[in-house]
Amino acid sequence: MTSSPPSRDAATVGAGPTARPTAPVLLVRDLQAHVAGQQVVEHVDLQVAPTGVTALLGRNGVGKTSTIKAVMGLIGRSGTIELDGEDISTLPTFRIAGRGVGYVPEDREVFSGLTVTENLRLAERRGSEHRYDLVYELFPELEQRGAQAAGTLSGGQQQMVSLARALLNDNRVLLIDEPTKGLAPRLVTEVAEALARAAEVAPVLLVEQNLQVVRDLARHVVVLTDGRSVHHGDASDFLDDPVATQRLLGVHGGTDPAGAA
Ligand SMILES: Nc1ncnc2c1ncn2[C@@H]1O[C@H](COP(=O)(O)OP(=O)(O)OP(=O)(O)O)[C@@H](O)[C@H]1O
Repeated sequence: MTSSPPSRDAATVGAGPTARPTAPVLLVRDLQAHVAGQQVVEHVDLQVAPTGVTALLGRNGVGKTSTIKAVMGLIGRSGTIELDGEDISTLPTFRIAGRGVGYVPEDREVFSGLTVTENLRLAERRGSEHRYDLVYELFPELEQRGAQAAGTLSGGQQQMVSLARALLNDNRVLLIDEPTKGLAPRLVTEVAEALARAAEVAPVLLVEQNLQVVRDLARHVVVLTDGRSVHHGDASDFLDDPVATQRLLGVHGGTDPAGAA
């Protein structure tokens, strides 16, 4: 099992026009965070690969949401947080969002009394290109339901609004917290497809309990226990290791029929 994150030394793999960037878009070192006077993140190291999906896994209550909130500056934190090499560890949330970190919170947090269109308008960031074409191509239903109050949408549709708000702006990385939580299996499939498309637009750090979704989408995993990152590595290798998934998540990786950790 890999216990330390890969080095960020190499900037590219290969040479010439086909070279792929490998330097992480987001680098977190020794992150600590507090909520209500309690330390909820003890020591988290993680890197978000410059393309695709990196999954942040762990049992309930180990600090996944707190880690994402700490990166966004929504809770008190210390440690190193770099976005494309720039230190953002002391910036306030609005500046972090302005640097291109898109956040899709766990409970969707749509403005229920506003229409779908108004929800999207409110998400427009000044100085960013607004990619309505992309959003409506990914989620045609949101264009059709533009005049509908967001609070009257289904859970899956509200998740689409939440994802669409992050995709609307020209973000450098997306932090997406449990997007399939509480959704029926058909909607889980729809949201997973949307996530796959989203990851083509910007790299994603994904908190996800459904290990089949992780298996389908993620290339890398970071696993937390008790506020600490304890495993970094290839997603398939981890999910194919029943001893590691049992020990760190309490389930057999991705083959659990319920798919839940
Ligand atoms: N506002 C808060 N006040 C007090 N404790 C909190 C608060 N928010 C989180 N915690 C505690 O911090 C710890 C980490 O919570 P967090 O939500 O980050 O975990 P998680 O891994 O995302 O869990 P889950 O998978 O259940 O969403 C938990 O013990 C939780 O009870």
